[in-house]
Amino acid sequence: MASSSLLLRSSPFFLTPQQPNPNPRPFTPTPKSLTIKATISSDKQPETTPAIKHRRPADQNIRQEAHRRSSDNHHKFSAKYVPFNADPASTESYSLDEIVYRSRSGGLLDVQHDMEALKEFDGSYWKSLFDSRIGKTTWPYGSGVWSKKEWVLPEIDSDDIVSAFEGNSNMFWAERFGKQHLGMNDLWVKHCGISHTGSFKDLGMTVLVSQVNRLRKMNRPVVGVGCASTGDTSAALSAYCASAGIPSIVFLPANKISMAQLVQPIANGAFVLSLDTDFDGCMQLVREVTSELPIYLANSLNSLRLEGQKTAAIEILQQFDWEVPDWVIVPGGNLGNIYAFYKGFHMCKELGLVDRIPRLVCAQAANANPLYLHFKSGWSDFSPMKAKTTFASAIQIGDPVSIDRAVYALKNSNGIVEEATEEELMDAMAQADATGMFICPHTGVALTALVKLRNSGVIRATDRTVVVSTAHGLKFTQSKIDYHSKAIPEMACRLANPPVNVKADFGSVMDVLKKYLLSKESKQ
Ligand SMILES: C[S@@+](CC[C@H](N)C(=O)[O-])C[C@H]1O[C@@H](n2cnc3c(N)ncnc32)[C@H](O)[C@@H]1O
Ligand SMILES: C[S@@+](CC[C@H](N)C(=O)[O-])C[C@H]1O[C@@H](n2cnc3c(N)ncnc32)[C@H](O)[C@@H]1O
Ligand SMILES: Cc1ncc(COP(=O)(O)O)c(C=O)c1O
Repeated sequence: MASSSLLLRSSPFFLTPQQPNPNPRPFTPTPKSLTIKATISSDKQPETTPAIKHRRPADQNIRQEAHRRSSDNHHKFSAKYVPFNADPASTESYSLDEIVYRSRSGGLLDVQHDMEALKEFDGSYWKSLFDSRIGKTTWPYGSGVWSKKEWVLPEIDSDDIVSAFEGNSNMFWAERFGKQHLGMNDLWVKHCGISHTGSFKDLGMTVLVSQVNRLRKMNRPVVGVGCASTGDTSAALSAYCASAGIPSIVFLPANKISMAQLVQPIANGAFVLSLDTDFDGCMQLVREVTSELPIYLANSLNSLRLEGQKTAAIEILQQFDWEVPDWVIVPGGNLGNIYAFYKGFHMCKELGLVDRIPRLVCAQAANANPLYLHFKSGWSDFSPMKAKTTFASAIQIGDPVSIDRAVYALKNSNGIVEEATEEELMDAMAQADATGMFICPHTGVALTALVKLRNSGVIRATDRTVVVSTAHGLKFTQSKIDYHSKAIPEMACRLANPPVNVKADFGSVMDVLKKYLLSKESKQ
């Protein structure tokens, strides 16, 4: 890191437990013009906190401690709901404390931050602030989402936050996959699925459930929280709700999600409805139900979720020391996440942390590809479809709620949409796994998009490229078992690596091992 602002060390945004706030007055940000900056040389780190052991009083927990110490509730950052991509003349807006999912005209909403207030600090201020919080233990800033609290939910009290230390996920250098299969040296996989419930959904759910927690404390009519899900959303919702003691209700398409996904809401005590329909059918039902009952809607139609998900984009930049990758490839289903990535990158550009944004690629399963067909038609006509079965079951969606958001994100990032057949995505997953990953089929879809764009020369060998992995491979073991047992009809499963059944005696074991070693030697 080249330099860092000393302003940071006295920032009331971030006080370590070892540094009690010397000045607990309400905080007023120092305008850019008034900040006195000093730089420190790269070999000198900011002073580390003294080795004095601080303990909070025995009758306090870490929330109460954060609450007592916080001064960030008095700043002037704020956010509100506005119609998505609204006419600049529109004055329609709603407080985040209102329960509203659609604009007056029935369109999508977006969370709009007071950008002028945020712009009172320059890009290097924000970079240093976010960098200073990575992995810290001070509630709630250790979370990758809440380390960007001012850009996410600036007005929520730290005491209301429901967090499981989400975010800060690994950016895996896909060295062998990149070099051997694509001739690339700068390929990375952002493992968003290495998280509390095993998918990127945790990033958005911590924000939504925290806001619900706040609403319930304000005695707003929220008896429970509900969602339709292809598996991962219900897992995240039920875990965050359970940890806050909030009832959750999940609408799942029967027999269309993996066992590992289904068991999560069951174990977390959600009220689980297994419905004889697909995701789109569940989505329709949950929308009707939440308009009649005091159940808060947790699907990504609700733009609060995207505020948390956008932090993965900020994290990607942070993990490259604020250098911008050339490409970011995201698997898409209901299409909230592709917009969340766009929003995170765009905000970093607008607030001066970086000077450009990456080109975005949205990758769809060919069996559930309404966005791909829309893109291929030159964005002319969009038709929802009946999605067919895909191993990438979490993106088996034919009528994506966030279609307008996705089109906006792709048009404004010079983006591309690609698709993957079942065989392509399963082969890509197996090939990646054989280079040390253990990815989910959705990441197989994203890798297929990369392979196709690399083969056509659109993505160059030297381009820095990030593939977003959206869920943990352990949630999708059945698809891997089927592939490696060659049990998938009409699929060659050419990279299958089944276990060898061998008699438990020395001679038989030696025979198979010699054969194996010879086959390896001949490949060297
Ligand atoms: C044990 S507390 C730190 C000690 C605390 N300052 C105290 O007063 O005792 C820190 C741990 O809480 C957990 N944690 C969960 N969510 C967190 C968040 N949003 N921010 C910080 N820590 C979080 C993390 O595992 C983290 O390592
Ligand atoms: C993307 S690299 C930083 C870019 C790097 N300075 C470069 O050469 O462009 C940093 C990320 O790599 C990942 N990483 C994986 N293994 C790592 C390791 N052993 N040491 C450091 N970073 C590692 C982490 O997720 C980390 O956030
Ligand atoms: C593992 C996984 N990947 C990708 C997606 C797609 O995200 P989005 O629906 O926001 O496009 C989902 C959820 O739908 C998911 O669970």
